[in-house]
Amino acid sequence: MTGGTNPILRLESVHRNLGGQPVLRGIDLTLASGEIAVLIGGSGSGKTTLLRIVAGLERVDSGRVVLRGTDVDGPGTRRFIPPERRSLGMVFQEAALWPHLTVQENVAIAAGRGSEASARAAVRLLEVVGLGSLGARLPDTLSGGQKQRVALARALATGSDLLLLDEPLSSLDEMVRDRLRPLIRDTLRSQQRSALFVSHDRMDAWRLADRILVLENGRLSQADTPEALYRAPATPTVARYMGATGSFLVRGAGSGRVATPGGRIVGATCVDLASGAPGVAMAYPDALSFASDGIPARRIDSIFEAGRWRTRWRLAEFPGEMHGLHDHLPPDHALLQIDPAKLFAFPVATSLE
Ligand SMILES: Nc1ncnc2c1ncn2[C@@H]1O[C@H](COP(=O)(O)OP(=O)(O)OP(=O)(O)O)[C@@H](O)[C@H]1O
Repeated sequence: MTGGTNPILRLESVHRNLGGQPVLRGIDLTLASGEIAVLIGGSGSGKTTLLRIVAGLERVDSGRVVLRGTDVDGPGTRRFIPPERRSLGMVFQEAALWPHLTVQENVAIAAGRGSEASARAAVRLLEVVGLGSLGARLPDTLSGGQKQRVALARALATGSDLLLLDEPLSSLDEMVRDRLRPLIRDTLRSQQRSALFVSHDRMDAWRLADRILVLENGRLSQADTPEALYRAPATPTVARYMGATGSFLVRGAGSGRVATPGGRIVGATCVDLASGAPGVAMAYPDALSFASDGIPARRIDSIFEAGRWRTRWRLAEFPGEMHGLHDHLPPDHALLQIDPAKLFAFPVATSLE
């Protein structure tokens, strides 16, 4: 998964207040050399602030930032290395291109490797981002999404071993995003470069990340491989990012079981939910299957999505609804069972972002 043993980036206990409010509340994070991490979290959870701190565009109030083994920020270390001396490739939400330079020059200048080599690198990277034919244009003549792709090509052109990418695909349509994700991943991996990629879009996490970092209210609630997060989400927000739906109240019933509002005991993956304690449960759509002793349910809607039927069910014993995924359209009424490995129950005190 990762290319080296030495971390390229380490954050220790980073705190940051903005406008009198805590925005980052004790971030500990290590990024391995060659690792692609995707930072996801709701609006206002602190993602951009975290990226700006790594970039040096924002200072920490306490804690420490260590880049390539060198302290770059932290009151205890009395050291601050400014952004221009951190050798990072960056894309921030506003593309900020040089208006008087052509698209190709904007990318070539970032490559900074002598005019011919830089121009060749720029042409190749503009091809990667699908803008091979726009090299001679000025930024003002581009759409928002095209500007964003130039900014991405420019970050890749820097040759930096660490890229900071804040929503670099957000202005692009879904088809372009789909096409770019594997190209970005291939480009980074072929050169063993690390990236910290901020996104709202869980497809970015699935398709780009070696490791997903979930930020909730200024804290990292979980940081692990996509598979680890999927199999054992630590919070309802993580479960939701991984694709869990529904959310209904249950009670812990001991040893991996919960009691439904209707009193039925079903198996579940209980995350810190004590027996008898109130909890909220949610499930992945493929948790649902049919069984003769299942819970009576009525199908209230279905859509055909990417080769499978995505269904919505009202279960007799559950308020709210559950979602299913099936190869064939199921009947209107069915008896459903829920795979305990894909039904998660969390204490109700756990915040739902
Ligand atoms: N300069 C500032 N002064 C005061 N509050 C700020 C400032 N910058 C950011 N904040 C607040 O800090 C919180 C985190 O902001 P940040 O931009 O890091 O969130 P985010 O997770 O990137 O959000 P989004 O996904 O909406 O871009 C927000 O509540 C924001 O309003």
